Amino acid sequence: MIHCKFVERTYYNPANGYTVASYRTKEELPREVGRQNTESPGLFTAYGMELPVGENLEMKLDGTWKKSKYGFQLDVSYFHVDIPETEAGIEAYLSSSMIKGIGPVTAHRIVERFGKRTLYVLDKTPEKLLDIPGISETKLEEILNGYRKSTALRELMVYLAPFGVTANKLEKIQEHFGESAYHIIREDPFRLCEVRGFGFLTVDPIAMKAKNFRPDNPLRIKAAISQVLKKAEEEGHLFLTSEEIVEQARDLLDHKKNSRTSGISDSAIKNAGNDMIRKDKSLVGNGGGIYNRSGFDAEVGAAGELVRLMFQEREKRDIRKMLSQIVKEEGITLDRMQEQAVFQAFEYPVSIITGGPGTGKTTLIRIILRLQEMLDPDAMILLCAPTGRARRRMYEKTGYPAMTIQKAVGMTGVDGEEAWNQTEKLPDDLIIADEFGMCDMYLAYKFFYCIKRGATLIMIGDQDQLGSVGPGNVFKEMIESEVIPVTVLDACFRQEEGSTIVENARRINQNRTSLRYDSDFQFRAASDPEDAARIIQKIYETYWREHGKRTEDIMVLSPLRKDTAAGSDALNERLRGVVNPKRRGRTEIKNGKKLFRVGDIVMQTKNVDEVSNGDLGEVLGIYKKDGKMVMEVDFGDDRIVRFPDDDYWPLTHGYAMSVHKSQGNECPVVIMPVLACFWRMLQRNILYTGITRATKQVILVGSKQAVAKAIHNNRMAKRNTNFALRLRQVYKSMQEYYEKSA
Ligand SMILES: Nc1ncnc2c1ncn2[C@@H]1O[C@H](COP(=O)(O)OP(=O)(O)OP(=O)(O)O)[C@@H](O)[C@H]1O
Repeated sequence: MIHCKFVERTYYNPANGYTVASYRTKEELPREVGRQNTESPGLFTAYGMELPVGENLEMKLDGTWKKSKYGFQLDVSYFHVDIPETEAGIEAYLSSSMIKGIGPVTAHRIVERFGKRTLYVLDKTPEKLLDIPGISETKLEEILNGYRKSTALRELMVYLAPFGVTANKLEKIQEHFGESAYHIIREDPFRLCEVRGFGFLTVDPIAMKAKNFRPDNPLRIKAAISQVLKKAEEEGHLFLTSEEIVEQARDLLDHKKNSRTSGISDSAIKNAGNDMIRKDKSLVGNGGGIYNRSGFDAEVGAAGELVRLMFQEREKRDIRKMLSQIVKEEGITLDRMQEQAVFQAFEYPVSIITGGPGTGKTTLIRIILRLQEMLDPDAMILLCAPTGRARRRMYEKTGYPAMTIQKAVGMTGVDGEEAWNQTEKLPDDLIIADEFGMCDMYLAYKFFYCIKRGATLIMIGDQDQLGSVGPGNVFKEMIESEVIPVTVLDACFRQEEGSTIVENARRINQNRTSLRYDSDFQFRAASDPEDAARIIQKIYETYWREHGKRTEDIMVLSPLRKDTAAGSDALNERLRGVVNPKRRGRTEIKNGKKLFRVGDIVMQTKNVDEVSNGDLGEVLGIYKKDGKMVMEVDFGDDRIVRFPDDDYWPLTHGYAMSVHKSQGNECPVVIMPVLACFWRMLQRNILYTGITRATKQVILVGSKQAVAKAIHNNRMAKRNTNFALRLRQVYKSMQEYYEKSA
């Protein structure tokens, strides 16, 4: 440990906090180090993560001397900043990089007034700072915020920086756990797994080193179990069987495949799991499956809330006359199913309408809205959808304001870490939720919870499309439960351009492989992924050049993302080369492994505030702002987002995307590779979802055998969920309760 004073910072990388700085010590340095600098004795160079810098700052540094082309330098593994005792020291400390929010002028004023008692005043009687001219209440709050945050962050930094945890991540950890982050992490470093960006594999080496854990430490096993369930949720499941958990946790715990970690017994994993169920109550065992507590609460809660809404007395209203007047004005005649959907919507508090493209879902929304306004002009109406894109489409098609379900229920923040601010029920009397197939279990629970008694809920979607990205299978299970009135719209009314797409979508759903091919629905043969990629590039390039170079009119959708030339990652590279090639003057920036360029079309991959997972944008600029590089992306509708260089960007390129990501999007032209080598991904609902994104033209590239194989394969990846069963159970017990009390 060397006691030293800061001299000068020579390098700092804001992206990871890497610092190189020189320090001076009065202690004796190792001979070979001292010999390097005979002119200025005691001076040496150190490097490490977020090393403390600030004039006159004194500290202790620990590490190992390493030789480089610059001579011997200290590779710092631990540092501790001395709490200064002199006035100059305190002033230096307050205005240093350690404390954010206090500049040199303010630091000087504070120390001038309180002298050596400054830190005591800041800790105990900070209101005294208000006596200093220029420090208002707001300024005081800002100073204290910076001071307290920095004090807490410093402890965390000292503990985690040696493990290479960057400044940016430290701030995220503190944001997640608050001011006691350090104490929480010191107690159980595996709790880092709760923070976004920290998986078990990242945390495991930190925890093992920091606490010298044995491989079979229960905290370690529990962290592995949590990770297994977290991954299952990412794949759409709400629970796993205990056998699945044991097997997957065993693999994870032995990720290094060495003898030290390989001997963890199944019974040790089961014991830790039982402890999580019985003592920690973080897991729930139910119906043969093991859930995360939050997933279980969502499934059970959503069933209870939905049934609560269903059991409400309805005043019988005769809407026949009004309906015939409205359809007359609209100039159409509703078919039997459409009529049934409207009657159900006004007869039952909760109902579902499902249908493919062109079956009249939007038409029905418009009719229901008009009817409601006729019945009760003062009624409050909410139109909503689970993604920003679906919300915008709903608004464009009905002319009625619509919002995301997340916003309506007061969920704010980033995907997976939202805060839920809404405690009151929504004031709305009629709620129509579109694209409900994309709603996951967590969102559905919050949504149902927020609907007041007496309100009418109509959920609309297409049950043949892929399900939600998040866990659960909400829409399909509600239909399967057979306790909610459902109307299946089966007639297509779209006669205009693109109607072959609708017809073929129907045939696909009916397991018919004889698709109709014409100019709206084309097929190009390709022998392998490389060949398909070349053909796709050619079609894309020709269309793009001939139609005003508008990328928004054409979308390439692949069932796969990686590992093939016809996956969306490789196609993105190829197509970007056509639309926005490397050019002088086009600034570029790398984030993670991805290279972005001004003019690129990018896709957001997480829900963040107003920008939704799957939204497309264009890179407007890459420039320096407040000392940091930023990339500016225009997502349309005045949504311009700046991505700072030192953060991880939830972005990929947006020329091609996976069919899963394309849900809720719509585009005039869709090109889709369908090849035999896609194997497992040749699924009916993937093909169906992909082609129904197109409004004018579909071009399939690949082999007709592969298309037929996809049509015949109706085995959707099964999701472990029990929502339908719970709905039936809660419904039955409510029914019995009402019958008894009648
Ligand atoms: N009963 C009907 N008689 C005649 N035309 C109809 C009828 N119902 C709907 N249409 C027309 O069919 C077309 C498709 O209807 P609509 O847009 O409502 O379907 P959709 O299910 O919302 O389609 P998508 O999901 O593709 O947006 C529209 O032009 C609409 O006016």
